Amino acid sequence: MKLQELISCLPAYAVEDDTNPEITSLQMDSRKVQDGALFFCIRGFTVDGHRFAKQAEASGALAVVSEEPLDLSVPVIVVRDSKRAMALIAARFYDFPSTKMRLTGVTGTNGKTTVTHLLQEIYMEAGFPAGLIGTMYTKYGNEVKPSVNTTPESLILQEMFFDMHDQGMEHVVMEVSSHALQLGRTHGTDFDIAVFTNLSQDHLDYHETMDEYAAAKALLFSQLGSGYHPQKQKFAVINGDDPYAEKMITAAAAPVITYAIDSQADIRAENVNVHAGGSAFDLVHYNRHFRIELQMPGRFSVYNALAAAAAAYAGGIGWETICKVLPEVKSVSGRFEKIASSSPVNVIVDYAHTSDSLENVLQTISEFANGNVRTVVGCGGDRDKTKRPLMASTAEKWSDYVYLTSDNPRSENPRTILEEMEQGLSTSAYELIEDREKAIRQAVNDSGPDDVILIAGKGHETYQIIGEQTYDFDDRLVAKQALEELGMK
Ligand SMILES: CC(=O)N[C@H]1[C@@H](OP(=O)(O)OP(=O)(O)OC[C@H]2O[C@@H](n3ccc(=O)[nH]c3=O)[C@H](O)[C@@H]2O)O[C@H](CO)[C@@H](O)[C@@H]1O[C@H](C)C(=O)N[C@@H](C)C(=O)N[C@H](CCC(=O)O)C(=O)O
Ligand SMILES: Nc1ncnc2c1ncn2[C@@H]1O[C@H](COP(=O)(O)OP(=O)(O)OP(=O)(O)O)[C@@H](O)[C@H]1O
Repeated sequence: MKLQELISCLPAYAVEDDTNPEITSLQMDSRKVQDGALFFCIRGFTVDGHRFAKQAEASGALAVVSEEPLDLSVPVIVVRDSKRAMALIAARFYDFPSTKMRLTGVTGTNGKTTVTHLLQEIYMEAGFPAGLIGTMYTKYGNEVKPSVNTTPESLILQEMFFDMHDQGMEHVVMEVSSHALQLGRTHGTDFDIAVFTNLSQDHLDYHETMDEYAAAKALLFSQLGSGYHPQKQKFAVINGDDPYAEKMITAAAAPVITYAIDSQADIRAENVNVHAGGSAFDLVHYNRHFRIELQMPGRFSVYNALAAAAAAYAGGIGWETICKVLPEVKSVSGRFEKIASSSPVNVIVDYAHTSDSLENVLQTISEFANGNVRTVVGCGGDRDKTKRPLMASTAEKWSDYVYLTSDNPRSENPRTILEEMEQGLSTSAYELIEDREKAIRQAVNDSGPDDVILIAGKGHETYQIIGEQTYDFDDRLVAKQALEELGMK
């Protein structure tokens, strides 16, 4: 596509050189530039991409998008915000692929992965090819691609949309992180349905205050008004029980459908019953009642099922299909995943890495545990430090014994993270074991037959980041091996 045509989608820009090269690729990394590329200078968290403009030109870039004038012999398009410009240009380059499918964005602190998986299943059952983009992977047709980010950078995102449309996807469900919204990764993306699950403390290293965090989430709902196809029917689907619901409703540039357990809402769960094997509820929509038996335990699972049901309903799916699929779905990998073993000790691996999600999971466990509850938990390095004592105190509140251990310490000293977590503890029923494998083994060895061990934080992850190195590590494999050894004793 010709450069001038490509940049005509930008609301404002300045360019002195009016040559009009044919652009054949888009690139934000100078190391990957090929002949014919348009290169974007992005001010990153670690380096300023403007430093690499000359290198990009030398590698064959035919034009550069920049936030400042640059001394190059190819056209330099100066914009106020390169990331947002990149997102719009990427959407234009791929011919606005998100407008050609029905796109649902799910945001909130917890539940995004679970809700998107439920929704994908519902759409597929209803006969619509559906793609999924999220923390675990991007999955559509026969493709499964690993994720670097929960919500990919715009260049990757728009290319994915293009490929999904090309492969016949009619629906896409995607997790939308507050980082992505704030950084403009989803700029130029045409959402049809925006879903809000909940908001609790997380990512305050990045957003600084809860209000800023909520404002970032609210961008998804205001973005409903910026579609390119005004005739498309759009909806905001909002958890009416969440204290931040009103903020999302106010931001919503589309009709709102609410769901709730405790408050009045368009779609409600009544007669909720949580048990060890799952949870059950009556899904109520006006005068229609459907009894749903989920295989996923906990009240939080009922919220996730309601979110998926309300979003699918907004997407035009009938209640019969929705109510058929919800009971069929087993828990998503690494979410309340029970480790199968011949040992009588129960071990559950869960991705809970916020104090709210940890509370929900432990509360659910406490409802059916007959013996002691032991929790193995850590907190990530180079991430929100304020949640460290909170995570520990939540673990302590619901457990008989706590093992504080490493969870991707990254550049930080693992011991220091554990000591900061320790500040949140008031009893002595805990120990600090930096080595995560040793902590899991210790918990298994300490347990009696009716005890339940929760290994929290990493869920589906199969790595541990220590310093600059990423090591293979899977809570589930370590737990299984420890349980098997225990069974043999
Ligand atoms: C902190 C953060 O958000 N970092 C993201 C960011 O990387 P960065 O800013 O560090 O990039 P950088 O290394 O400074 O580089 C700046 C620019 O220079 C370019 N460059 C760099 C070197 C070079 O030789 N040549 C060159 O051109 C780079 O390609 C880039 O364009 O831009 C990258 C590309 O988009 C992201 O992958 C990366 O996400 C990292 C992996 C990350 O961990 N992000 C987290 C905070 C995040 O976004 N998380 C949310 C989910 C949160 C949740 O709900 O759990 C998410 O959506 O993933
Ligand atoms: N609706 C919910 N409310 C509170 N906690 C939840 C909810 N759903 C899931 N959880 C808890 O949060 C954990 C993460 O769930 P899930 O992966 O679905 O959320 P997520 O929003 O995708 O998280 P992330 O943004 O970190 O990828 C689960 O393992 C569970 O402990």
